[in-house]
Amino acid sequence: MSHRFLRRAGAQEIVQKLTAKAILERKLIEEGDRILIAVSGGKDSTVLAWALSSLRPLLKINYDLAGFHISSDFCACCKKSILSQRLEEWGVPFTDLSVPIIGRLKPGRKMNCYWCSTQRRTELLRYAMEHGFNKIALGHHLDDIIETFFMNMADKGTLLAMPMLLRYRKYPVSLIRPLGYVEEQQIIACAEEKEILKAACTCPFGINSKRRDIRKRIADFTNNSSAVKRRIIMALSQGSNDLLAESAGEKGKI
Ligand SMILES: Nc1ncnc2c1ncn2[C@@H]1O[C@H](COP(=O)(O)OP(=O)(O)OP(=O)(O)O)[C@@H](O)[C@H]1O
Repeated sequence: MSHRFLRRAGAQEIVQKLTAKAILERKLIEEGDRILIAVSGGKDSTVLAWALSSLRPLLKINYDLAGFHISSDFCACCKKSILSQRLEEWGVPFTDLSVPIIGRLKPGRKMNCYWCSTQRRTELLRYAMEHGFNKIALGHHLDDIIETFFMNMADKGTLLAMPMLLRYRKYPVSLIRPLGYVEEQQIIACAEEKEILKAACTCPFGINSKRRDIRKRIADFTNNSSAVKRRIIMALSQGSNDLLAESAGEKGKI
């Protein structure tokens, strides 16, 4: 896709084009797929639901969509009814499940992002398998992928990013990240245009301090340049060791 096009297009068109590019280039969606979209109520997964729904008539692939939200005992998402209404408008049926995430902690353990994401992953997989979905779509975007890559390198000494397609060996379900080519600022612009931002919900625990720190370092390193970030993504996916391709090694969060 030419950079000149991206400069001229509106935010919604940019999100659609980059999502379609990811879907086609990375074969994220195939004929007959039943896709469960994990919708947190935040801007990323809400934009994802809109993008997958609006691309349906354009991609010439038949696929089913449904939205799935997990309400927790620390955030019962006050904006849930707006979220469900939005999704229904886009032809995406919505289901909400209450999970006692803090309530499941063993005595003496403190709440943390890893625990929450593991509980979500378990519930998403269980629901998908029980209801015949073969794909789970997550709202991670290009900046999330770059941050995760640098965090894995700095904290764990591994070269691992977030794959855009992950087939589970043990389960008949794959994870897909169709916003993997879209920058967060492009998602925010699209959410503003679609008036999604007003209804978006954010985690009351905020982002963890390590992620905040790495985000700042990446902003300094790239000078927040889209071109530099796109080149990093290109570098991550080049050669025989394509870090955006399927990797059974992913233990990261959902
Ligand atoms: N409560 C939830 N219910 C369903 N899916 C969720 C929930 N929380 C997170 N997810 C899924 O996991 C992805 C990553 O979660 P994370 O908490 O990092 O969200 P985020 O970067 O703030 O994105 P968003 O703006 O969509 O919340 C989300 O984009 C969404 O697909």
